[in-house]
Formats: sequence, C-alpha cells, structure tokens
Amino acid sequence: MSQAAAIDIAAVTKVYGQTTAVHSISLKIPAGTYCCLLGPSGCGKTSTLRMIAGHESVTTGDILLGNTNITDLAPAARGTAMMFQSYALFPHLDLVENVAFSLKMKGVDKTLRRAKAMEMLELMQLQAYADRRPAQLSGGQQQRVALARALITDPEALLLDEPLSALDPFLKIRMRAELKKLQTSLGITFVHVTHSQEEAMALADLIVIMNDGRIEQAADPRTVFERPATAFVARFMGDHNVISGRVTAISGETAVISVAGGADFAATGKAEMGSPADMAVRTDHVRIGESTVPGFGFTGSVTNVEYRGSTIKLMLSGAGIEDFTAILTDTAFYARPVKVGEAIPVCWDANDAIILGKAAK
Ligand SMILES: Nc1ncnc2c1ncn2[C@@H]1O[C@H](COP(=O)(O)OP(=O)(O)OP(=O)(O)O)[C@@H](O)[C@H]1O
Repeated sequence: MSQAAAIDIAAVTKVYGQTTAVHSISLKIPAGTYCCLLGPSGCGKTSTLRMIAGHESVTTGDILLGNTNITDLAPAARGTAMMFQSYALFPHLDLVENVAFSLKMKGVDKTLRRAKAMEMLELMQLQAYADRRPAQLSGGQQQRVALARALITDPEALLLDEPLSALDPFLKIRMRAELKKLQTSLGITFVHVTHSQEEAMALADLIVIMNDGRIEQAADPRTVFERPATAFVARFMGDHNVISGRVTAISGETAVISVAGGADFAATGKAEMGSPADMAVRTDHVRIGESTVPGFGFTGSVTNVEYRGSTIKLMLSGAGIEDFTAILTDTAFYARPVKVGEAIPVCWDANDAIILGKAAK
C-alpha cells in the first residue's frame, strides 16, 4: 500500500470559455485527511476534484501531491485515483478484469494483475463474486468494485465524485460508514465531493465549503457547525438563524447589530462601526417562554409548528426578522406548548450570538 500524501492547491483558477468555475482557490489538505468538498450545484467542487485528478486542466495555479508538482502530469502518473459517481464499470468484463484494468493498461503481467485484483476484491469482501459481471451485483457491491478498481494502483490520494449519490437512503448510510472505515484503515488522503451537509459532517476531518467558485470556510466539522465563518456557511449548513443589520455600537469584542425597522441585538466578533453585518444564533440553543434580556432575544409571533419526533421546529417572526427558527426538544416544547399565532418571548445566551465574516471576493 502507498503512503498518504498531502495535497496543496495553490491559487488555482479554472476558466471554461466565459465561465470562471474556480476563482484562485488555495487549500492545504494534510496527508491522511478525509476531506469533503461541499457546496451547492455549480459551486466548482467537481471542477476542483477533476483538476486534482488530472481529468481537467488547471487554467492558472499549481497542485502539489506531497512534494511533487502534478499540475501538468497525466492522470495515471499522478499517484491519485478517481472513483466516479456512475462507477464507470465495464459491463462486459467480470469483476477481476474490471478491477485489474488499470494494471493491464500499465502492461502488468496477467498472473500478477489478477492476483492483485483478487487481493483488492478480498479487501472489499467481494472475492466470492470475482467471476460475475457488474450487472449481477447490487448497487452497494458495484460501489465496492469501483473502490477496488480505484485502489488497485496504490494511490496516495483517492478522489471520489459523489460516491454515494446512486444508492438508496439506507445503503447510503451503510456505505458511508464503510468508506470512513476504509479511509481509516488505508490511512491515505480521501477527497470526496458531496452536496450533502449530513454526509460531509459524518465523514470529514476537513470540510471545505465552496460557493460560486470560492472557498467560504475550510475547517473541521465541529468548527463549521459551531463557528460558521460566513452567512453563506451558516445558511447552507442550516443550523443557524442569520440576522442581518448594521453595526451601531462596538464595545470590546461585542457589537450591537440593529435590524432595519426592528430590534437591536448583541453579538461577539469582529465588526466595523456603521457597516452592514450578519450574526448567527444556533437554532437548537434558542429557548422560549423566559423573560428576555435586551439584545439577546425578542418577542416573536409563531408562524409554524413542525413535529419531528424528538424535536419540534418552531418558526417565528418579529423584531424585524421574518424567519426565525427554534429547534426545541420534545420535553421543552410539551412543558410549554405553543400554537401558531401566539406571541412568545424567545431568548439565547450571549455566547450563542456570533458575528459572521464577509465572504472572500
Ligand atoms: N466543461 C464545462 N464547460 C463549461 N462550463 C462548465 C464545464 N464544467 C463545469 N462548468 C461550469 O462551471 C461551474 C462549476 O461547475 P462544477 O461542475 O465544478 O460545479 P459543482 O459544484 O461540482 O456542481 P454539481 O454539484 O452540480 O456537480 C458551473 O457554472 C458549470 O456550469
């Protein structure tokens, strides 16, 4: 097996005709990291992955794998391997031949390449299916063949383009756990493209959130969840209320953000007097029914109540905020049930209100 290698993306831009898909991004992925590139459709995550793989040229900038500049190397010469969303298996070849394919292309002797393919099929617990064709396998098994085929070249980094998207919801969760186990046991660097926040949170050591060809935040899942860097990240991850206003006072690390036609709220972080600013309040840290401290709550009108089993989602409006979400435990909600149309105080602790940074442009 190969050693893991770090990936260094240095000021990489990708232009297709009139479209700049990736705007001078820089990112260091340490060796042995499970990295997820996360973002909405069209944000540039697949282009970034394909540039690392060598399936797409880099317009400007450099990509390093370990100490080697791989920017202009052919895909097979890079030390990376790619697993495609559709698995791209050959329907007319059996599993051994599918898995051994890249070794055949490299001119590896038949006995040796079949032995190596069997070893990879064993790693994926598919040895019993060695002489089947892809169509005779389930979706999860096909995915494991695709993984075996990518790993047979002993890559230093495995690149996965939406590897779970073809699977049904149950299989998706099972294969997710298998991917994580595989990465941990191989110890190589994984870069996995996904548009699912949940998938990225479950798998990644490093989540890279992209928007419009730029990186909004690159951090571990807990930091992304607790300290979203920008309003885009807070909204995209979906666990925060984003309140927009203007900075009207600053005292030390705390600023007052005044919502147009609404209330004043206090939040911690970097602020510039007089400028527009966004702040975030975690939806699951909001409390209801307690008297509010000015700056850390408001009286809102309940616009929707959604039962979710262990939690209840309340939507409220008030103090110049249109859509404010409170996720309450069922215990907290049923201790004081509320109905649509009711006006109730909502509040949060001072350390749950953070000022969000501006997106890089
Ligand atoms: N071959 C191409 N030619 C022209 N434009 C392209 C090409 N590939 C991608 N783009 C454009 O580049 C931008 C980024 O695309 P990319 O596929 O990298 O995004 P993505 O985040 O992976 O999206 P998705 O989740 O939908 O796959 C988009 O605006 C897309 O339309």
